[in-house]
Amino acid sequence: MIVCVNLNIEQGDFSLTDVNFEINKGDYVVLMGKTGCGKTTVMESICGLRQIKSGEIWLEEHNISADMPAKREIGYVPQDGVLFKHMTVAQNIGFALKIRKWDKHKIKERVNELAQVFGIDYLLDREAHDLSGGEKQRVALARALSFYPKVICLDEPLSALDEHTKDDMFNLLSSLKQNFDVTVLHVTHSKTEAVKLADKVLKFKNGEVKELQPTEL
Ligand SMILES: Nc1ncnc2c1ncn2[C@@H]1O[C@H](COP(=O)(O)OP(=O)(O)OP(=O)(O)O)[C@@H](O)[C@H]1O
Repeated sequence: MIVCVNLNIEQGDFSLTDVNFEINKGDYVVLMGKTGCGKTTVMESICGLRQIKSGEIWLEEHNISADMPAKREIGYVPQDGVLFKHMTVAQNIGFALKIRKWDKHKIKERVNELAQVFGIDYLLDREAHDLSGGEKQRVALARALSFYPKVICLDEPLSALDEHTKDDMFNLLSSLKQNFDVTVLHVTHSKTEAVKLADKVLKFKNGEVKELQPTEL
């Protein structure tokens, strides 16, 4: 479970005041709202990539508000699935495990397991810079899930994909709940994505965050 309590965030002229919401463990939650309303800001604050001015972020029984990103057990897929370009796909997927000082053999095992699940075994030795958009997203997803995070955050994961690739990724995202014991936060502008994937929607409007059912959109 993730609980945000009275979050106050300020960056330049933009601010969010007293944001409160709860996300149940294992839920697929979609964050929506007009461009510039603060979806990425809140997601990155949960990941520990942006500072909050005040308030608390809880992950299960831990107050993670002041923890470093790597300590939060949250995987992150940035917009356009940004990868480490000059690393191979295998090195990208294993990156978080290397910095967590996993044994080499265990890293290889986990990388191979994820590559199978995401259908990217044939890419493992390729450098990441010339992958297609769909391949990049699969690698970024595998990388974010490598260390068994409790939560993964996806920033507009489907926005740069063509229709065909988007359908593949839809299937992959909707299978996350079955294949991984993970809570998902997904930022999007697409109502279709929300209706197809979300258990709950967090709608950002005028500095407030409202909880909606996808059927209420
Ligand atoms: N480092 C920063 N310094 C100052 N302002 C910032 C900074 N980062 C973001 N902002 C501003 O904060 C506001 C919220 O940005 P954010 O990226 O969270 O919006 P968003 O809802 O994710 O938008 P989009 O849907 O376009 O991705 C925007 O007005 C943005 O310009």
